Amino acid sequence: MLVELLTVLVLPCVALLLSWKLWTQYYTWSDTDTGSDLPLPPGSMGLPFIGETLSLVWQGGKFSTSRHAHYGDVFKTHILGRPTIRVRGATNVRKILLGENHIVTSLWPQTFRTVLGTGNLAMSNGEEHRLRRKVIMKAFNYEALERYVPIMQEILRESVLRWCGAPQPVTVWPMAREMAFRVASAVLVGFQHSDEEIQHLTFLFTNMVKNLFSLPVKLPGSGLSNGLFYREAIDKWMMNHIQRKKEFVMQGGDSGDVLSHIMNTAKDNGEKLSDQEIQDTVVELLFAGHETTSSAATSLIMHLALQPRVVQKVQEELEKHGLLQPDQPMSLEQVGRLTYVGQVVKEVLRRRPPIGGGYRRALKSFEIGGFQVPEGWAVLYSIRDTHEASQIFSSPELFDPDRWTAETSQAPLARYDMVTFGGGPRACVGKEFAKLQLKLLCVELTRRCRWKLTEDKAPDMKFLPIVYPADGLPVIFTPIGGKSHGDKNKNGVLHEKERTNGKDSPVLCSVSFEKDINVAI
Ligand code: HEM
Repeated sequence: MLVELLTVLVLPCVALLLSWKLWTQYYTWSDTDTGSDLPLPPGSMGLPFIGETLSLVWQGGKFSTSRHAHYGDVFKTHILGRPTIRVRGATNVRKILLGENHIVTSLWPQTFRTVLGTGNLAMSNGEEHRLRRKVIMKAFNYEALERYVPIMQEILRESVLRWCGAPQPVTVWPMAREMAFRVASAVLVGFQHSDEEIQHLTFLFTNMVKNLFSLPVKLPGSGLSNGLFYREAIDKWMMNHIQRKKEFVMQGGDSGDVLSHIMNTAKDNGEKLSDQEIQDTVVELLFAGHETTSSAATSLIMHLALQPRVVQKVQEELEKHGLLQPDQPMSLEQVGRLTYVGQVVKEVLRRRPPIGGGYRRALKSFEIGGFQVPEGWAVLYSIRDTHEASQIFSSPELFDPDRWTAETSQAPLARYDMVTFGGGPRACVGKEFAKLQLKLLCVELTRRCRWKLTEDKAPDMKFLPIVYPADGLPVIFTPIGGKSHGDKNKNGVLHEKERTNGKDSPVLCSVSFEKDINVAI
């Protein structure tokens, strides 16, 4: 009886404990640099093989915040199939970002690489990365951005008009995704899609991205298999567009978008981009170009709804520059002069950075924060945790665009205290494009509508795979001067007659997107 009890209960527990102990010790024995007397950072390697991946997926943003609170700025863990060291704080993050190609190199987790492909900028390394980056950066210079402004403005205007004309609350998060996808599709890859196609494609992208944070195990129903399923569906959908684009470029065409620029540069240099590289680039541009920006756009709408005083200050700035009238086209230079709008966007990006962190792999063993990072381990720099732990920002939890005024701005000091777009040789290439889009959205919204959350408080936020409101952010929009379809709005915004010199504000919900966008081929 005793023997049976031992076999059934005690032995499995002992075996589990032993394997857990061995799993934890394995990395200390096999990976640490014996030439270094620095210890590994504190932290847990979790369960054998799966490590702490399940905790990461379940806990989302709390995963890193709670461990940083417990262990400090540097901790070790095992996630997404690799031993990982996670760091926060300006000094540590600076070391990682500027250590590219010396102490670290970019290495996204295996599931990301398998699903997103490796023929793109983010997954490339060394000289290949440098050359690709040089080409793509040209498509985001001042002249290029200037060309994109009217296209962006038209798409944003059309979206805002739809929201304002909606008879019921609009769930902002999915709508912002569709809006940002339209912009990315038109400006970045020059594809033209109907409303149904946009909805279908954002559905495919959402589901592909949802599965990126999973173990690199290809089993039926696993995250990797699901991610690949959606990626294949996206590729199928894109095939015709890519084929048409290739023929167009071969015949000397240039539709003015980022993809055309990349394909034309390759052609001029006598290089041949493989079909896989083009597909991976399209997916990268659409994925990076719309996921992050729509997260920030949703946060912008949320914070402004909660702070009518900020909306009022935006309107005052627009009025001062003679830009308060709806339908007024704007130039890049005019957008640049809107300093308060710039501060609002910067504060959204500080308070709600869409991405939690960036991945690297240690090229050699090195020191960080007094601990050892063993060669080959993954290194993950924290963005949100760095912002929240920074000593530079007073009351970092407050949304306060005035913290960025010229008199009080700590901008030079805050260089690595604010890392929404990363930094160093791998800083985001779409940074100015994203900021421009957010500024234009802020203008379009504030000069056209009033809006309020259906719940008068900030919603709970989710942090994986990207920052978004748990309830999707239901919002009641009302055209300025028009009748509220929902509750009486409390935003202290100007009245319609003051805005339009007594004329009615047109609600052009039937504007045809396809008709108005000319960049697509
Ligand atoms: C608010 C919007 C955005 C945020 C918060 C954001 C954030 C970031 C961050 C943090 C990185 C660095 C990752 C690392 O260190 O490994 C990055 C890289 C990148 N971003 Fe963005 N991004 C945004 C918008 C965009 C847009 C609109 C594009 C459009 C093309 C884009 C394309 C890329 C690419 C291609 C990289 C890889 C750069 C490289 O490896 O050299 N991003 N982004």
